[in-house]
Amino acid sequence: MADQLSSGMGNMSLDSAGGPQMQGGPPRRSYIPPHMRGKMDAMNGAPMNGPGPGPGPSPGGPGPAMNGLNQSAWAGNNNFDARGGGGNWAGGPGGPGGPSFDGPTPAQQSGWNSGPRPHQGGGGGFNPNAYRGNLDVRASGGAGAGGGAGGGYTARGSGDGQWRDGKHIIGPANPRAERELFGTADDPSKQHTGINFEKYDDIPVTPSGRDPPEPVLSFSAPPLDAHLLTNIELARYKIPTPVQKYSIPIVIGGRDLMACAQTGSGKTGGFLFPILSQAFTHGPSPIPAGQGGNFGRQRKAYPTTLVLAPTRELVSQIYDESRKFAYRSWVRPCVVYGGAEIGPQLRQIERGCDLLVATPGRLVDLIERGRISLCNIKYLVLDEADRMLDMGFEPQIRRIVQGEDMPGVENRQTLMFSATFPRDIQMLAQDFLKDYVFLSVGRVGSTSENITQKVEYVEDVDKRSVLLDILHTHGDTGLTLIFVETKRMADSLSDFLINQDFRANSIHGDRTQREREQALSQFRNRVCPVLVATAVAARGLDIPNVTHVINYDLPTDIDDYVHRIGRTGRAGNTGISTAFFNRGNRTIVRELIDLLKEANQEVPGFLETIARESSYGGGRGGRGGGGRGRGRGGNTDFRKYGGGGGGGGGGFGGGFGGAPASSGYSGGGYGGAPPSSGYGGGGGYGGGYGGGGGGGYGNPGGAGGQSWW
Ligand SMILES: Nc1ncnc2c1ncn2[C@@H]1O[C@H](COP(=O)(O)OP(=O)(O)OP(=O)(O)O)[C@@H](O)[C@H]1O
Repeated sequence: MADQLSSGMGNMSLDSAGGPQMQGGPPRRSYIPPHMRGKMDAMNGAPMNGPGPGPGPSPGGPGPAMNGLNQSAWAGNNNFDARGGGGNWAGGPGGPGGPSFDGPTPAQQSGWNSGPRPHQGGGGGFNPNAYRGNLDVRASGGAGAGGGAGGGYTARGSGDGQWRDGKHIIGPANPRAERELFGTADDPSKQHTGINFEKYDDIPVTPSGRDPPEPVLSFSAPPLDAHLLTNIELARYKIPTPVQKYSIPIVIGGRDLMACAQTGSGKTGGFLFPILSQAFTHGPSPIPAGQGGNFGRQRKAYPTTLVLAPTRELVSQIYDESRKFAYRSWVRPCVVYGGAEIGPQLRQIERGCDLLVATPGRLVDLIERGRISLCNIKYLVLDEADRMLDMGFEPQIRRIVQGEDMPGVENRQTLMFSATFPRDIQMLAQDFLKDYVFLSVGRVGSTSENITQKVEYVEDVDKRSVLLDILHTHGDTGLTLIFVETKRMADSLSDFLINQDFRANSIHGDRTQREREQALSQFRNRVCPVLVATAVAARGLDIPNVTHVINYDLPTDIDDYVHRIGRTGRAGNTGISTAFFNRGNRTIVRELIDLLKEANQEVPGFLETIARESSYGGGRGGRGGGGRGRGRGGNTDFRKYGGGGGGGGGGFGGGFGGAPASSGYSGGGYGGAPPSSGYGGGGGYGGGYGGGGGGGYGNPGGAGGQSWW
């Protein structure tokens, strides 16, 4: 299995089926500041993102009548005939709901003690314990098991709401939870918007697909649920970012979505806001009849939203965001990822799990153990979707989405988000989407102008001394994230920096989860303001005050560069990125030049020179021919361009592949059917995906390569 994983995953997350994939490796030095020595154990002990407490939802009555509502998943485009109480789970009033819910009953206090009960829809058999007990009644089937973590209802503090008699009962405020989740106004551990936040509105947004709905201009109810607005206000968000303005009506309107927006521009809210809003408005959905017949302690969770993301750190972060925006609501987010003990995660989902954030490997593990069913999924979100669908993860994603009990594409909403979306992956994504809206905020794969990008010519032997110069110059201004290509290099460079008296640490896939969490937390807290990382930290991480990203080693894929530098310049803040470039990086020189030009950055003369050299022998097969299909038209919905002829022959080292093809993928044959939505004017799929001749795409190691992270 391990071999399979490492070969199949390329540079992907080590989090795969079976959980931890960490290869311990010899303990290594990390910087421990004098004042922290002795305190480290305490820090080490606590998981960075422990699951939050929270009772589960109820199977109880569905939401209010859905008259005139949209077709979103919550509004019932899944039609589970078998549900009681009116057939369509989203319709109808609360039915003969359960007893009134006036505080914990003895049953609640002592755990679940009602007898088995059918899973009635339509509000029948609403169970008062459902929200407040520590069992997910939908999962338990009402067995008499004592219960999850603590044997019975445990006062979890406030902050949790309920769904009762078809109404959303907001939980009481909890100042402590509020501080933890939302921070204070000047809290340095939380991201604050920067001077360029408003400039996001100047970025052109192009929605495409059938009848895309008009964007919203503000956070308002409707279309958003009033309780969500309260939480958005607590988060101090004033106006939606462009991707949010568009995604809110698209998702609430029941459409699938592929959204491409720059790093740090609020994509997480882009999916959380409409999903949570719908959940708050329409309440929990009962599981389909015939499911959930678990009795005893082995309880299964039936989440309605599944968010998949590639790394443990990222799923933890998304989970934290979910807790923020689900605060005081009936929705209970959970998180599962490999590398951490499975026991606490099991207990967490036993207590109820409506919105599950997961890495694919651990999710597969839990499905295999019979602890999670996907039969109730209404929303499937792939964050960093291009990564989730590239070679490393695609088999697992297919297994989860197509090989288990998840409703088919017609009976769920599928949402994909990333800052980069190569055309080959867009094509692959067709298998998971229906009649979707494609949204591009700016050019797909472009970088934010909030990041000042510098490229310096540095030979490998000089890198260390140039790095020291930079660190001494930029010194104490903020956090510095340094990317290298290999795990070994991450360790040796951070050791070197520690020896040079920098407070540094490293994060990569061979470190234990505890070490990874510690490294990130020390970085965030400025205990170690220099972090040397492999690509494991390239995507999604939102760490305030990262002012400088250094690509000590440039990646071989330009999209990886986009994500890496996107760790700075977020939420309208400015940042600097420095790349060390030498002839060993010439394979990305053209794409780098294009990227710099697009973002109005200076293009150093040596890059043009090396690009010219590369045109004559050697070098990658040019844009459009190079396998990732980023040629003209690569910034848009691929359905508009179809594909046309493939790009130049291209191929790594195969000479410049002629003029960039207007819309080609690399050679090879895709062979797939055109998308059902009937787009794809032009020549259909001219090119192959994963281009045999085009150098493939994605992982530096490609299939069969080592794990780079
Ligand atoms: N409407 C908003 N107003 C103010 N801040 C916001 C808003 N939406 C998101 N943010 C903040 O912007 C930051 C970046 O958001 P997020 O992490 O969702 O970006 P992203 O687009 O997913 O980035 P990446 O591509 O790196 O994953 C976060 O700190 C988030 O709290």
